[in-house]
Amino acid sequence: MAGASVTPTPLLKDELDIVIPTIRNLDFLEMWRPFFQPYHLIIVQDGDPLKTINVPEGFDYELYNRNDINRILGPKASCISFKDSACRCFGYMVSKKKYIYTIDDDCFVAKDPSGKDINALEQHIKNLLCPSTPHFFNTLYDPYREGADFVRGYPFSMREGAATAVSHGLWLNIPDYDAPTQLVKPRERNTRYVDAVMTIPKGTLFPMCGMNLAFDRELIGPAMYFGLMGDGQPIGRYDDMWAGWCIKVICDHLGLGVKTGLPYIWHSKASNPFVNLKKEYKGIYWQEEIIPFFQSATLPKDCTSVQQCYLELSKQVKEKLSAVDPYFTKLADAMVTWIEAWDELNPTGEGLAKPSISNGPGK
Ligand SMILES: O=c1ccn([C@@H]2O[C@H](COP(=O)(O)OP(=O)(O)O[C@H]3O[C@@H](CO)[C@H](O)[C@H]3O)[C@@H](O)[C@H]2O)c(=O)[nH]1
Ligand SMILES: [Mn+2]
Repeated sequence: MAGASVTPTPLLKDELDIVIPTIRNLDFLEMWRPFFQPYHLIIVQDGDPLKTINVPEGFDYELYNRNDINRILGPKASCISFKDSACRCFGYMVSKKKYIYTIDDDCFVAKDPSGKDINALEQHIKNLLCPSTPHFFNTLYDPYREGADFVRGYPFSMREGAATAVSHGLWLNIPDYDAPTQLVKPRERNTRYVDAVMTIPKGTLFPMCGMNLAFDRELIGPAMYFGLMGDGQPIGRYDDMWAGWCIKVICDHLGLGVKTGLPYIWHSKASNPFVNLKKEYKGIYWQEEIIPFFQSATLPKDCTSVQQCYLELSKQVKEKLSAVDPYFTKLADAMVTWIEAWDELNPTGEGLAKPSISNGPGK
């Protein structure tokens, strides 16, 4: 029986960091305090490093601004985006923990249909600690969930499942729509709470949103690069998408699982669709060539580590996407720089970075 007994979800408070990209004060944490207070926060301050970001009392955190990123990475800081939420991936690199949860500062605690506050972090931990089923779809959704199981016809030889690398949560209220959709449906709100967690089948890509996302840093961390976006770049709001396509190809190759569905957060604010359109428009037509590239991407058998897979992928990006736009040559090089920086900061899996602001006993 898959997951027959109901064991309490471990807190993992010393094995999980919460990464928050921000350009504003973090008052939103007040609402998350019951769920987030035990955890260490890694705050990546984007934009003007001279601006002071207020963090509510009682949270254990370290904060990195652009000066810190430049100090820590030196020339390799060029791979970390500026003036875009993509900067959050620096937090993944400097963490020392096994798990990462990343959340936007305009995402609040949602309520389930019974009116109960949703502990999104607890559900992500559940998702990550339970296997995935990428190789054979279970029609009753997550078979490891209490009250569910594998359905008739599901091969017993496949019921052990695969290790889960990524847990992709969703959003009530403001959905993560692209700018054109936002423009034609300005008042649409997501009110539909679907009580399900699904594994995204092997060989299928998906649009990964960075708003409410958790992952196993040891299984897939080096591939969670959010690309070159924002200041000085021809594209924005494809940071999480790029990472999602890369991690899915690598998870498929390494036999790891990616889940989507619960938990929900309450996304409170729609960003400006006109500003978003300016950031996204190249991505909207580029992706018609990018997706076939990722769909047909294959990795050699001797790529057994995430770093090896990622460097191989960056080679293929340079070979096959540079014809789309010279940006992809730059991006492919930045993917290599990212891995070099990752390995420099995590030679034995231990982070070496020191923040300029830290209020807790440290990471
Ligand atoms: O220049 C910036 C702008 C924002 N941030 C921080 O990033 C997140 C997301 O910002 P926001 O909620 O304003 O933007 P959304 O359009 O809702 O974000 C979604 O679209 C994707 C854009 O790439 C993103 O993955 C989704 O989350 C907030 O925490 C801002 O404070 C920033 O760091 N730099
Ligand atoms: Mn938002």
